[in-house]
Amino acid sequence: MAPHTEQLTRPAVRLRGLTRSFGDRTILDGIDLDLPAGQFTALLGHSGSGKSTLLRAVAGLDHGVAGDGRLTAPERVSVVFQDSRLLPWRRVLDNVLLGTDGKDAGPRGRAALAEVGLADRERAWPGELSGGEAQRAALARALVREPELLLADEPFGALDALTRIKMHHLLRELWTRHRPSVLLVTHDVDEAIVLADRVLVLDRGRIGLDLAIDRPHPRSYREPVLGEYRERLLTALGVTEDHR
Ligand SMILES: Nc1ncnc2c1ncn2[C@@H]1O[C@H](COP(=O)(O)OP(=O)(O)OP(=O)(O)O)[C@@H](O)[C@H]1O
Repeated sequence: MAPHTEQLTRPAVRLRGLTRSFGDRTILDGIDLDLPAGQFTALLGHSGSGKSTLLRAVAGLDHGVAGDGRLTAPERVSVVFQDSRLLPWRRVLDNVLLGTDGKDAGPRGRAALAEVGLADRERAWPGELSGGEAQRAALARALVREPELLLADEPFGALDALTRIKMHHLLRELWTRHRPSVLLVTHDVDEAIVLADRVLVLDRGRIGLDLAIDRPHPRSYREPVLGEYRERLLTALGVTEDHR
């Protein structure tokens, strides 16, 4: 794989004038956005601001994107949701391999499971996994396709705090190894700051703030310097001192 700096020179995702309305409500209002290849970006916004709508559009899952919106995205895109969406009647490895083919699919699936710490669970049924394990399996299923773009919609939203922190480390580790472009939708300002190198705030259908988090990894929630980024993001989200 090319070095990170080279990858950053070509955009993986390009949106121009992306507009999406439901009835007379305009949710995305002419969004212009480039996501460079290999960049880890988080998308914040109030509930109902349109984060999932934007992610679905980028994933090519929304055929109702209207207006003069132009959208370029890579061919190999994987999506991870808040629930693992594993098929309950297939074992974990079969879930990971779903839709993949080729002689080396099995070994690649096993390697992906090993990467997420589930090497010994390949024959388990999804119903036998904990919430965190199910999300690990979902990450393995996403990774086995070697996506150029990984879209993640609140992937840790349903997990307890401790599991979530472990998953943050895992996701960042996987990103370092595979270097897909990542667009992570989250409600959690701290999650965005700890994981992403760029944080976007969606506000009234537009990108209200586009903030580079120029700090080395791994990052800790407790780093005082991250507090400045937190303040800026909370202000952009309209969370003032009175609300804290
Ligand atoms: N298929 C649909 N039909 C009608 N309205 C929709 C549809 N999908 C989304 N919306 C509306 O668009 C708005 C944005 O929804 P979206 O799910 O993108 O928000 P969000 O920022 O991801 O919210 P949350 O953080 O609560 O998940 C909401 O008001 C929602 O009701």
